Amino acid sequence: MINIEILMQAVMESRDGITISDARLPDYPLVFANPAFEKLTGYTQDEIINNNCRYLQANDKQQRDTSKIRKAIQQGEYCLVTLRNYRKDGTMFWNELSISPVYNAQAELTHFIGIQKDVTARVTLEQHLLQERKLLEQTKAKLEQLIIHDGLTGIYSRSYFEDQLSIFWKHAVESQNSLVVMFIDVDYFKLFNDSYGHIAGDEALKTVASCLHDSMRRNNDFVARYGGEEFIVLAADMDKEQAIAHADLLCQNIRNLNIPHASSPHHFLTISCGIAYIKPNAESTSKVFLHCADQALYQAKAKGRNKVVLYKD
Ligand SMILES: Nc1nc2c(ncn2[C@@H]2O[C@H](COP(=O)(O)OP(=O)(O)OP(=O)(O)O)[C@@H](O)[C@H]2O)c(=O)[nH]1
Repeated sequence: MINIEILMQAVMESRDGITISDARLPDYPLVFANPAFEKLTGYTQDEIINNNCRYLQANDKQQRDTSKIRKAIQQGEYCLVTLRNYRKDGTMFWNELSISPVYNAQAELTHFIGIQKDVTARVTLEQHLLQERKLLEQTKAKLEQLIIHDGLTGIYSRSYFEDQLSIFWKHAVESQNSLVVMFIDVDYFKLFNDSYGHIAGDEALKTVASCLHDSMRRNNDFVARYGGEEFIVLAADMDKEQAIAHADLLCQNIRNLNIPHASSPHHFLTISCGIAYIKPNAESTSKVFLHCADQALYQAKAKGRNKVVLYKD
């Protein structure tokens, strides 16, 4: 059995604060505190003994862990909590406090032993890391938003379109279904910018984008901003006639926005649309497919704009 003096020395020389409170007296006053506790809190023995330890919380009594202590004390159980405590000079420190009940031979609760550690450095670091993590998550969400959505118009971005195209393509090859892509370009947009200014040009692009977006009729069809004043529609399981009808509707809807364009022979803002239709197989490539839609768009422009052309081999 260990010498009682060694035990006493261990308590007196411990770097952690050690306190004993009497569980048989009202409000569990402290009956012992070691020198490390005095050093940690700045209070002297006279100020500590016969008081309940809660004065260390000063006016900061509503803390996450205080109910945990109350419950453990009421039930005579062990608990480990981290509290904001205040030294005599008012400075705050994070106190990691363990409370252990002591029972006598008659199984009566007689005392509580409290062991206190200043964990301010650790808690501050944890809070800092948490803050950094929140910031990282916010930045990640913003980046994802930027990758998926076009910054100016808010509709899907080109990179999202490209990701979706490879998914749609793979699925179409496997299920032997068709794919339709439509390249859409705003007509005489350079002249529009020249006439009304770049800011009005940006506003017009936003209006066109949201009109195209709202004109998508089926769940899986979508439109993305391909770049500049160019948009792209991707649709699966659509036949050629449906594709032409849908592209005509898009042209009509944009024309019906009635955005004045004095330098255009159509007098209002219009779009041209080139369509490519494919039932992809192992030999075909999405690059050629997009090129076909681009060729069809070129023809629509050559035919006078505000037109739809379906690519024919
Ligand atoms: N305001 C604005 N203009 C843009 C943006 N992106 C591209 N443009 C402009 O769009 C115009 C496209 O001009 P062009 O490629 O010559 O084509 P266009 O004048 O529309 O003529 P067609 O396509 O042949 O009918 C350029 O003047 C670009 O500066 C944008 O984000 N905002």
